[in-house]
Amino acid sequence: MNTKYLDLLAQKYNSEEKVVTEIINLKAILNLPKGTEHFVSDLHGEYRAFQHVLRNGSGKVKEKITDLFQDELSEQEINEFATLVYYPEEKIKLIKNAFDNETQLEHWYIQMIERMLKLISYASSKYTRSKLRKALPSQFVYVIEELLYKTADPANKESYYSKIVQQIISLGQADKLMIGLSYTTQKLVVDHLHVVGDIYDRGPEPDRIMETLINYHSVDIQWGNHDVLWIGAYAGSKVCLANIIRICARYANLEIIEDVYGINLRPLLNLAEKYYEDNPSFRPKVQADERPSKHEELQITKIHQAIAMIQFKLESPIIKRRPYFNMSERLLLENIDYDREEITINGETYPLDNPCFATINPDQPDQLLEEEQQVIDKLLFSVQHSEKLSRHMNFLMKKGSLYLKYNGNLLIHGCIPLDEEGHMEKMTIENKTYGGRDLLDIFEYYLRDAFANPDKTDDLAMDMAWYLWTGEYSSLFGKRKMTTFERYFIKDKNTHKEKKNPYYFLRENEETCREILKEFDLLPDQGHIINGHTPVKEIEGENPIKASGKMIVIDGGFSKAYQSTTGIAGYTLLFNSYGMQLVAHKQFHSKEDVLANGTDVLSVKRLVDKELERKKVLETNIGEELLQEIYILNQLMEYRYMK
Ligand SMILES: O=P(O)(O)OC[C@H]1O[C@](O)(COP(=O)(O)O)[C@@H](O)[C@@H]1O
Ligand SMILES: [Mn+2]
Repeated sequence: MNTKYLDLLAQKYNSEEKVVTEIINLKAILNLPKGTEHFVSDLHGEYRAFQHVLRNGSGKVKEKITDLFQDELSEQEINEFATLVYYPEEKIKLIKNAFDNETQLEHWYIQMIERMLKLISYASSKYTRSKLRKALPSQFVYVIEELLYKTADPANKESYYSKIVQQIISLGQADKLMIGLSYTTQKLVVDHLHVVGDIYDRGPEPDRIMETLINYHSVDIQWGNHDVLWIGAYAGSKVCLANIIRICARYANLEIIEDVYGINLRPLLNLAEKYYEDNPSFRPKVQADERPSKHEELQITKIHQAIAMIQFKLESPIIKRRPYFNMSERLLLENIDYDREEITINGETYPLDNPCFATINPDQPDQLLEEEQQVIDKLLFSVQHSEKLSRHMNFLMKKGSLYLKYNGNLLIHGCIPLDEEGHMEKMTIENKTYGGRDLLDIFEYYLRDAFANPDKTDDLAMDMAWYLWTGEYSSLFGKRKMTTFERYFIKDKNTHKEKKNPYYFLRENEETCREILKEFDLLPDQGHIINGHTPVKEIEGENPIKASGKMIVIDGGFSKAYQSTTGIAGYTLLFNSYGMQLVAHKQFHSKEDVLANGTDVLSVKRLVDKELERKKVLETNIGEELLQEIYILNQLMEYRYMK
């Protein structure tokens, strides 16, 4: 091994004892049970529901509380305590208001702090002390360790506990300590979070989800098609940009663009006011209790049309300059008879419903008006100069990838494009043909290239970002075509169909899943594919666990707009040292509801896989890294200290 490198390392481990201690520490970690992985997907801006799932660790927090206290606490007390751990700030406030005097409150503090310490001690039993220390609230590390590890005889211990706690109370620090302990518990219960795509679009608060992820202790992201649309927009793709604004208008979420990310929509509004009227096909999709005012709704409807038409026009030159995208069928603006208000698709002619083509020149339908060009240019400038968006998109790039191999499993939002026979579908890009893993790797290469070159707005990398959103061989889209135009303008629902890639029926088949795992150099006996993207319709009896457990689909619809079709409010998956459990969540109403009634969202757990022997860190990705570190430290030991 390079001695320069070892010399450098010796600066950190500058004594024999330090090297030995670290080797022993790492070897000890290898033999601990693996930490709990938590998988979520298709969050679609539903920050509050996501927060709840995160805070209760998909039921794990409650499970640990029940394990510990079922003999001494009633169900209601367990619920109350669980709520305190999920939402400590709010719950403390509520409880404090309910007490008549200081003594009662003090008594409550002592009892709760002791319970929390027990819970932390239990939840951290599979971690090293050093890992627990890192999870503790920094200002209380000393005090908490003192409370956790004092093991004098029980009688003395009790008075010792209450003395320290009374001190904390009299110094006015009890609330802060309890809040810190609650967050520590949440951290300990879930070791690592995977977000299997689609943070953005449809729901109102994707930005707050991003902030949560940025502050989360350990997370990775597999990009979803909607996330890639946002990345593409920020990277300079005008057609991706038109799409994100269109979707925000469609779901009455333009605040995200304007207020959250600070992008000025005034030029777009002016254009919209000039050329568009009310149009039932473009009114925003909102829940009955969230309707905007009439005036606002009209504005959104106009913006929605203006940006949709810009989007359709912008698609055309890309389709023309990239014949291998095989999308000429999507040049729909050219198939319109503007006088008769009809469109011909695949030889079939349909009347156009609620047309709004005031900005279209029938001789050159994809030509942007000067004003439209200016609007989209200004929007792009604004998007690329939004400090917050820049932070969020950089984080998505840093923690994200198109797929991830983690602890033997393959995590992917959409699909692996397959043909009817189950072979990897091939796509030719610039005269080179790719399929399976190679195809995904080249997609990711282009997306990173697009992101690294935000000044180029119509090069191949940028066009590929859009292809990932809507192309037939995109591993994120997984459908033959996106019928956005038809959905707005044609009544006949047959034209709205988006045929899915054969992957979506072949994935029911164990052999197909095994082949896919092999394609990614994973062991088919041990691995699973973890998939998001397509809502699992529990209502119709669809099973999210497919192919004898090799395939797990966790899109149960966090998105409110999709809950009536799925019948639940999302799936999450837990993978700890004992195996994998799928959790189906019932609809989440509000935090206030949980706080007031102690009612948790009921969830149903299903066993996916049970480990025959408890899985250790040694058998995980992190274990592999630790083994390498141990190897290097042994080299250092020989080179420096064993001569
Ligand atoms: O329900 P909406 O908002 O009209 O969206 C429908 C569009 O969304 C898509 O399903 C893609 O979004 P998802 O990744 O959430 O499935 C398209 O295939 C489809 O055209
Ligand atoms: Mn998706």
